[in-house]
Parts: sequence; structure tokens; C-alpha cells
Amino acid sequence: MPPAESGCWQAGERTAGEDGPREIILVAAAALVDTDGRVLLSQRPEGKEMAGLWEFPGGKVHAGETPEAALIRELHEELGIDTRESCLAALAFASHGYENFHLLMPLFACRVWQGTPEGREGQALAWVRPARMMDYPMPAADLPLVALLRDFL
Ligand SMILES: Nc1nc2c([nH]c(=O)n2[C@H]2C[C@H](O)[C@@H](COP(=O)(O)OP(=O)(O)OP(=O)(O)O)O2)c(=O)[nH]1
Repeated sequence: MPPAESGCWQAGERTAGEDGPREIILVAAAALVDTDGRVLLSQRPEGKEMAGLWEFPGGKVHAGETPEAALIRELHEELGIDTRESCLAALAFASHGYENFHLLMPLFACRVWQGTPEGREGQALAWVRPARMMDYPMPAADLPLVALLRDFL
């Protein structure tokens, strides 16, 4: 298929390096999958950028942290659940240029954890089948991941 029709090549699109380098932000995220094959989405709370959009739980990897350790920490802080590195399976990643930064986000599948997820930061939660995720507005970076989840879960 010629580039113009494939959707991966658009006239006027900003490409890496055009306006100088943007900071790369490393964020680790989880597709928590329940026994019915539903995935947990978390709504970004008011006051944060992209408030109201639904995302995979997770957060920024701190200096000196591995993505796995960051994710285990974030899942505990945000949802009150505990998991371990052996329960995280690398599934995919997002690499997306936002206006002010470039997001690099590994997505891990996780089917085993202790506790019941609750929105500890006041965020709404929803268990969603991948085929229904289009009903939940998500950050632009997540859209390719949703397509992958539909195929892999
Ligand atoms: N957790 C998560 N973040 C996402 C997803 N998609 C997406 O574009 N992001 C972006 C939104 C934010 O710019 C960034 C995550 O940063 P954050 O602010 O939530 O990170 P954090 O929990 O460490 O929060 P903070 O300490 O900066 O307040 O990644 C996603 O599916 N999950």
C-alpha cells in the first residue's frame, strides 16, 4: 500500500527532530486482566494533564528504578494492589510524540495480584473488554495498544 494511503505517513505531520528534541518520558503501565478477559482502565483525575481520559494504570519511572519496580510501586499507590515482577509479562510498548514530550511506555500484562483494585487517588475505574475500549476515550498514545490487546487477549 502506498504511504499516503496507509495512515502512517501524513502530509505536514511533525516528525522527530523537526523542532528539536523533546524530552523522553518513560512510563510503565499495566494491562490488568481478570478471569473474564476484561482489562482495568483508570480515569485520569481532575488537575492532571489529559484529565478525564481513560488509561492503563501506571506512572513515571523514577531515576534508578526499573520499569517493573515502578509499575509494582504505582499499582500499590494508585490501586492498593500488590503484584511481583514474575507476574508481569512484557506485552507491547507505545512510543508517541506529544506536543511537549515524547512518551515511551512499556505495557505489561498482569493476571495475578493480591487485593482488590480501588481508586486510591479518587479516580474512577472500569473493567473493560478490549473490544469495548473504543467507548472509553484514551490518550492518543494508547490507541495502537488497544488494537494489540484486541488481538492478543
Ligand atoms: N499511566 C499511564 N499514563 C499514560 C497512558 N497513556 C499516556 O499517554 N500516558 C501519559 C499521561 C502522562 O503524561 C504520563 C503519565 O504520567 P503521570 O502524571 O500519570 O505519572 P505519575 O503517576 O508518575 O504522576 P506524577 O507523579 O507525575 O503526578 O503518561 C496510560 O495508558 N497510562
